[in-house]
Amino acid sequence: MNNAAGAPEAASTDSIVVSALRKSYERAPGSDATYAIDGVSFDVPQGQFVTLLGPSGCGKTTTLRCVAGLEQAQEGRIEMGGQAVFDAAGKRFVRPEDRPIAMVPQSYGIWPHMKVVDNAAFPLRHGRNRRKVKDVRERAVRMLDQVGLGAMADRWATQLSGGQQQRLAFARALLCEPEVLLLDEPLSNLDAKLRAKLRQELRSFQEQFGVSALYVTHDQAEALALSDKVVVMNHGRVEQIDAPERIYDRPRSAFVADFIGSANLFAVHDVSQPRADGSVVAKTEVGALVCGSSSDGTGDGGFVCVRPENIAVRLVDDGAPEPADNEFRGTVLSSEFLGDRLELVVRSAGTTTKAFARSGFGARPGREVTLKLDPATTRYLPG
Ligand SMILES: Nc1ncnc2c1ncn2[C@@H]1O[C@H](COP(=O)(O)OP(=O)(O)OP(=O)(O)O)[C@@H](O)[C@H]1O
Repeated sequence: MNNAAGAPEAASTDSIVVSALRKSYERAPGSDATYAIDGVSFDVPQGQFVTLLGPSGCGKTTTLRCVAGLEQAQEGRIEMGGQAVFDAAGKRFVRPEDRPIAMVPQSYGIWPHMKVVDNAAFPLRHGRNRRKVKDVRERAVRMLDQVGLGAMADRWATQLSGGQQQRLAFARALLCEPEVLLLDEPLSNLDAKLRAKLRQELRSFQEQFGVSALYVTHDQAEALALSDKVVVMNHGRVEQIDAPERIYDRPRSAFVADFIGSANLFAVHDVSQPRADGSVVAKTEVGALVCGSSSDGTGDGGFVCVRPENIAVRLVDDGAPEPADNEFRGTVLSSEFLGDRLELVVRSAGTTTKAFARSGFGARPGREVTLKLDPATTRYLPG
C-alpha cells in the first residue's frame, strides 16, 4: 500500500514492494551516469494486476528485470511476500531462481522441438522445483486442461496458434506456483484483434488462479483494460500510480494526460486560488476556464486538460448569443468520419482543439462552432 507521500509501506498483503530503486547502466567510476530508473517505488498487492506503462526507454523493462533479479540496481530495496530479495544498503541479492516469480517473456519462450506437455513441464523438470515433483506429466496435463489445451498436450508446440502459445506460456508459468507473474509485453507480437481478445483471457486466468501480476506495456489501452493499478513512468521516474479510471479522468501531469488517451492541453498564464468547491479559474489562450484542480497548490503556468469527448460542440448560426462562461468559438479545420462519431479539429485563438461530435453533425471545414467545457471534466494541471 502507498502512504500519503506516495512511498510504499511494507505490508503482508503485498506480493511485491519496490522502494526507491535506482539503476544506471554506466558503472565506470566518475562517469556522468544517467539513471535508467531513478527512485522508482510502487507495490503489487496480493492477487492484483499492476501495469508499468510508459513510452519507449522510460525504464519499464529495467524495473521488471530488477524485480526478476536479472538486473541489479545500485540503490533501493525490493520485498517479495514480506522478505527482502534485494537491498542495496544491506547488500542483499536473492538470485532469480530463488525468487517466487515466473516470467512470461515477449516471445513466450516456447521450445519448437518439444511437445506441448513437455514445454509446460519444462520448469518442473529443470527449474527450482525439479526434485520436489514426481508426477510431472500428470500435473502439466491438469494445468493444460485448465487453460483449455488439454486435448493438445501431445501436439508439437509449433502446431499451436499465437493465442494457444500464450496459453501454454501462461500454463508453464503457473506450474511453478509463483507468488507473482512477471509479463513483459506478452501481446506485442499479435495483431490488434487477437490482442484485445487475449488480454481478456489473460486477465481472467490471472483472476481464476489468484496470482499477482506485474505487467509491462507501452500500450495505454491495454494498461487501462487489464489493470487494477497503473504505474505511469517517464524518463526513469514514476509520474502517477492510480486505478485506470483515475489515471484517465484525473491525470496529475500534462505528460500523463497526453500519454493516456487523447487530451487537449491549454497553456495557463494565470490561475486563481482554489474556490470553496475546489475549482479554480485558469486564464488560457482560449479565455478564462473554470476547472477542477488536481493539486492543492496553484501558481503560474501549467495546463488546462480536457478530453475531446467532454467538449460539447454547437454550430454558430446568425444571431447566436455570445459565448457564455467556459465556452469559446473557433473554426472547423477538419472533420473526420470515424463510424460512430466525427472527430473535429477546431482552430481558435492561435490554438487547435480536438472535439468529438455525433456522426450526422454538419460541421464541415470552415464552419464556425462554439465549444463548451464542463468544469466537472476539465482539470487544471500545475506546471
Ligand atoms: N543493457 C543496457 N545497457 C545500457 N543501457 C541500457 C540497457 N538496457 C536499457 N538501457 C537504457 O536504459 C533506459 C531504459 O530502458 P528500458 O529498456 O528499461 O526502457 P523501456 O521503457 O522498457 O523501453 P521499451 O518499451 O523500448 O522496451 C533506456 O535509455 C535504455 O537505452
